[in-house]
Amino acid sequence: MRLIPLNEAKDVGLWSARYIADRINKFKPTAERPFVLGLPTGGTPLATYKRLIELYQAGEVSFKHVVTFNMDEYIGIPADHPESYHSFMFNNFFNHVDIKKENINLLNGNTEDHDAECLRYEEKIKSYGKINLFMGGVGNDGHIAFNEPASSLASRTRIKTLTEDTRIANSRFFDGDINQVPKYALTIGVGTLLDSAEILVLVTGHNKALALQAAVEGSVNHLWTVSALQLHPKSLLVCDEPSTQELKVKTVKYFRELEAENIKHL
Ligand SMILES: O=P(O)(O)OC[C@H]1O[C@](O)(CO)[C@@H](O)[C@@H]1O
Repeated sequence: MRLIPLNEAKDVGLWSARYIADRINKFKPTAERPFVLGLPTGGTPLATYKRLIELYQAGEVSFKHVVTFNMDEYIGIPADHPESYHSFMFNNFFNHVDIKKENINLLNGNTEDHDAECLRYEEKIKSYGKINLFMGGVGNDGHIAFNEPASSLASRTRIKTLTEDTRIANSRFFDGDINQVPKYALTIGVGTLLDSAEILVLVTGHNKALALQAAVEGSVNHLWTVSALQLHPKSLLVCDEPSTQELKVKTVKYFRELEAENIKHL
């Protein structure tokens, strides 16, 4: 695991966008060999999307041969609802870059058969071999995608019940009214995420401090599904200063020193 301790949330956006653009460019994707990128929604990745759009506008990256898979989608609100993850992705990212519509993959939370939809999604991911880079955020309770506490660390794409904590946190997008927040979602599993070649998780704000501590200093534990990153050969956590508040000074110092070494060897 690599931990990148930065100062502010905007630095997390800049760093992660640059990282993603560099990965895509290094891969040299083509129509026959696209770069497969996993994507999150939520408040945290907004700065990254904004910066990726700027990099695209500056001609520094193209999404023409990028295929995307989103992590999750609510059940019970239409795809064109302003707070669906479908709308979020088009409004905040897809409408502003050169990605092809047919290369965008989102879970459909409005089918008759959720199991069939989840299986379809898993099969579609498999059809590309693997996801090259999955970007994610983390919930206050340590959920990764919508894998709420006690999700199996071997789980695949499926329906999940959202916890009250998550619904309270997300009520800020629904006029502060928890009753408007869907109770269920479709989400990739922890196992689905761990199959990706690389995982990049953004962590910002003091309300994520316990989740970051569990991810970095805790044991691998299904109550903090983000801790499953410890099992992955190539995971990165990019965080701002407030989110590191629960980490030991020694831990942050260690990762800072490692990154200083990495820069020297670039
Ligand atoms: O970035 P936020 O809004 O705190 O959300 C935390 C996480 O929870 C989710 O909304 C659930 O997947 C993620 O999209 C996000 O990374």
